[in-house]
Amino acid sequence: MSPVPFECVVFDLDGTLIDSAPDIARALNRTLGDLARAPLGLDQVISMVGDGSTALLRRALLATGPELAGPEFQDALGRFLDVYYEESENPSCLYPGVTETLAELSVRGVALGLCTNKPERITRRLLGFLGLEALFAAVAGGDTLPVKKPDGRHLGWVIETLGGGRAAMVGDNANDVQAARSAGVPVVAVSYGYPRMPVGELGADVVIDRFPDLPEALARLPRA
Ligand SMILES: O=C(O)COP(=O)(O)O
Ligand SMILES: [Mg+2]
Repeated sequence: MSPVPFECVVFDLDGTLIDSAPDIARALNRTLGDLARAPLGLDQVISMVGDGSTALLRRALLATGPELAGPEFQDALGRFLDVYYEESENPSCLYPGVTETLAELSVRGVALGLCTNKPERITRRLLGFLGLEALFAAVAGGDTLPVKKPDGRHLGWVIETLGGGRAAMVGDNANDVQAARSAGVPVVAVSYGYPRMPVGELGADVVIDRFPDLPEALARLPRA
């Protein structure tokens, strides 16, 4: 592996490290079923992922019937989060090469962080099941702070918790790129995730098609 010119690297989770859409779809469809609504297809769910659980459920409800508001929505959200937590017991697959590449970066002394819009409780449970928890020295979910991606302070908090220094972001959608730009750090985009727009239009510094290409991509990034 070529030298990694960053002290810390921060990762998005869904669509970057794990192909979580099938689990998310299962949880969402169980919730929709409880509300006597029709299930959504996987592609539809993928087009709704990326802005956190509240936005996800709102989009799913809008696509399947009348909007819910106030306590009705809060009740549905509470139920969705419980089901989502349960469904995270059998997590979907890590993308190929993720564990090995993260371990290699860690062995090389790079501090690793996670900045996801998924709720923190579910994120930590998933990391535990996937055996990745020990690799991440800082984890921020979508409900850890009062702000979340695309707000750069979400990413900034993770970088600060990792101890600062030269940092890079790795993600799959516009929120990741925007958070990185706001935080003033360079960004690698993966092309296999849930970008919701052509990956070339995300505005990332480098795009990779395979996670194991990350170390080489980091070496090509501009230094912040
Ligand atoms: O839960 C979401 O909406 C997406 O999560 P991500 O930030 O890990 O892609
Ligand atoms: Mg993502």
